[in-house]
Amino acid sequence: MQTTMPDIADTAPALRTGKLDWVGMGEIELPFIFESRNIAPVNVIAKARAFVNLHKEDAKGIHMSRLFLALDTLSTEQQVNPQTLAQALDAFITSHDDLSDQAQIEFKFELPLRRKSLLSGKVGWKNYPIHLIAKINQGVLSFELMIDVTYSSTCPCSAALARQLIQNAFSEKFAEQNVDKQTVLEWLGTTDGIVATPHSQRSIANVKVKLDSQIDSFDVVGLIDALEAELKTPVQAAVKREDEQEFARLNGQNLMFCEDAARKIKGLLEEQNYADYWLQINHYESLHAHDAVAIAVKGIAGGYTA
Ligand SMILES: Nc1nc2c(ncn2[C@@H]2O[C@H](COP(=O)(O)OP(=O)(O)OP(=O)(O)O)[C@@H](O)[C@H]2O)c(=O)[nH]1
Repeated sequence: MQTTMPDIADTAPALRTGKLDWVGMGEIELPFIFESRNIAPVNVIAKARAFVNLHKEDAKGIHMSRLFLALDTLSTEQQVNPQTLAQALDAFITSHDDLSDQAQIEFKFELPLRRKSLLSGKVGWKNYPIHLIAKINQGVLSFELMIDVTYSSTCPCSAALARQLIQNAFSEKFAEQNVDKQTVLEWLGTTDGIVATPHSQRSIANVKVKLDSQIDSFDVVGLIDALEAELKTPVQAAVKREDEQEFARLNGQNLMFCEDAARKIKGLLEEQNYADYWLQINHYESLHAHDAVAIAVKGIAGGYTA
């Protein structure tokens, strides 16, 4: 005998009535194929969050399974790009006809990219943490992209102090007026010659940009390339000695405080005309046990706040 299952989402009274901003699911494990400009579609495993608003005050709840299954379609039958995300958001809304008029999907995943060494021509994998958010609000789409770029920052203050120690050591070692070039050259190649080195630290730029809602494709690699080119000292994948030496030169020629890195990235994002942006620079200090942090936003009305 077939029995009808109770469906309390439709029949039970809400314990208490009222609108809710977002209702849905978090920490959904979701493999999918991600599409972005200038790379082949790539398999990633994301942690997803899926939400709709609940604007019907007396409804018991939303239909979680409908969101979950729409995400499953995205994962198994489609590739993730702006169009398919828009379709999934549309499915969220149409399956919650009288309950919701806003929806959002968030994905956090690591994007593995082949990155070239500085000089030797070797190539290796580097993973970039990506956070992608797609929203629809009464028919209006919006996309946000967050990327973390890891780089090395050498302290300009420490570099100046180290240079002074090197000058002092030179002055002490070569008191006479005329010094022999070969002797100085050899001395410079010793730890007595370069008596001090500045400290550098592994640093991370967290960058969030608001994308144009009309975009036909994501361009994650374009943004990563631009950020790394601006910072000039991104951490490397494959490294031979010639690459390491070039990295040392790049560090020496691009000394930066967290303020310098923040202003560089701010300038880049201004040039690239993003509708809005937020950035946080984190220098994980080797001089201190605490971090140096700088934050900046575009500063538009109703936009991101610092
Ligand atoms: N709304 C809601 N559902 C929850 C929650 N926690 C678990 N669920 C379960 O999510 C499941 C899916 O709900 P629905 O999408 O309404 O499932 P369904 O009634 O089989 O699907 P439809 O026939 O499409 O409505 C139900 O079994 C709920 O019990 C919660 O906090 N809120």
